[in-house]
Amino acid sequence: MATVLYLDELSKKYGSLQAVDRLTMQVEAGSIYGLLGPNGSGKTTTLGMVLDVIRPSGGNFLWFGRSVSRETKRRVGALLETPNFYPYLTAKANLQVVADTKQADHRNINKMLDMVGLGTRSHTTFKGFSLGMKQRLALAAAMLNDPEVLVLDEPTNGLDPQGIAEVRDLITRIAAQGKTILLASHLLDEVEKVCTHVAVLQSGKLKANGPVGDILSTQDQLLISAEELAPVLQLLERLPYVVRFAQEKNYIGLTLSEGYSSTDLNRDMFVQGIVLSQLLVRRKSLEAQFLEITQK
Ligand SMILES: Nc1ncnc2c1ncn2[C@@H]1O[C@H](COP(=O)(O)OP(=O)(O)OP(=O)(O)O)[C@@H](O)[C@H]1O
Repeated sequence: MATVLYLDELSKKYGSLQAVDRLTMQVEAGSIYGLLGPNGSGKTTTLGMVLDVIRPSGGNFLWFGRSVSRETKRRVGALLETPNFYPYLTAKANLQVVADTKQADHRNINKMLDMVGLGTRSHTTFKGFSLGMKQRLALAAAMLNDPEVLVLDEPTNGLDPQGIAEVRDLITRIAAQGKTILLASHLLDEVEKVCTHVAVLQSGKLKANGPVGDILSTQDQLLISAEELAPVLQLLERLPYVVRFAQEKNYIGLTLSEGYSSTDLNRDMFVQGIVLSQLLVRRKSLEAQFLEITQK
C-alpha cells in the first residue's frame, strides 16, 4: 500500500517547550488515521507542520514520497478550524467564493453540497445554519478541488450529538470513496468509532501507534472465584484460549482470546467438575485503556 504521509522525527519547540518530540509515523493510502491525545499533546502543531503553516524545529516529512510543494498541497484538503464563511451569503455562494480562491471546478459545488447533505439547503444563508451544518459546509469546501487526502482538526468539537453523528458518518463516507483521512481528536471513542489507525500522543511524544483494533483493544476482563482456587488455576493453565490470568486474593482475573466468551469458560470449568461461585465480566473502559497506553 502506498504511503501518503511520512513523518521522520518531526519536532517542534516553542521556546523551551517541546510541543512535538521526534514524531515518526506513516499514514497509508485509504486509511482513516487518528491522532489521539489530550489537550496540549501536540496534535494541532503536528497538523500545522505537515500542512506547512508551522515551521518544524527538526525532522522531516514527506507527502506522497516528496517534500511539500504546491503540487503536494493541491492533493491535500484541510479543515483546521471552522472557516470564516460570509454570514449573509448562501451556502452555494460561499462555496463559489471558495472555488474561485482554490481555482476549483465550479461543477463540483452542487456535487459537494449533495455529498454533505446540504443539497436542499444550498440557498440558505450561512448564518441560518446550525453548527453541524456549518461544519458540513466546511467539509464540502475542503473537498471542492477533490483532494486525495483530508486533514481534520477536532472535526466534531462543539457539535451536539446529532451533529457529531452526522459529521462522523460523513467522514466515513468520504473515506469510502478512497480518500485518506488524517484526523486529530482528543476523544477516544471518536477514534475508536471512526478511525482505522491511531497514533497516541502525550506531551508531544508518540506513545503507541498501529491499527485501532490492536492499540485500543477492547478485550474484557473476567473475574472468577470458586470454593477452591487450586483446581481452577490448574485448569486455566491448560485452556488454550486463556491469554493471561492472575490470582488476586480470593478471586482470579483473566482475559480470553478474541472470539471466546465467559460462556466457553464456564462450560469448560463445569465439564471438569468445577463450579464457579462467581463470574464477573468487567469491560475495560476506554479511559482505562488510554491511561494504560500513556503510562507505559
Ligand atoms: N504558538 C505557540 N506558542 C507557544 N506555545 C504553543 C503555541 N502553540 C501551541 N503551543 C503549546 O504547544 C503544546 C502543544 O499544543 P497543540 O495545540 O499542538 O496541542 P493539541 O494536542 O492540539 O491540543 P488542543 O487540542 O488543546 O489544541 C501546548 O503545550 C501548547 O500550549
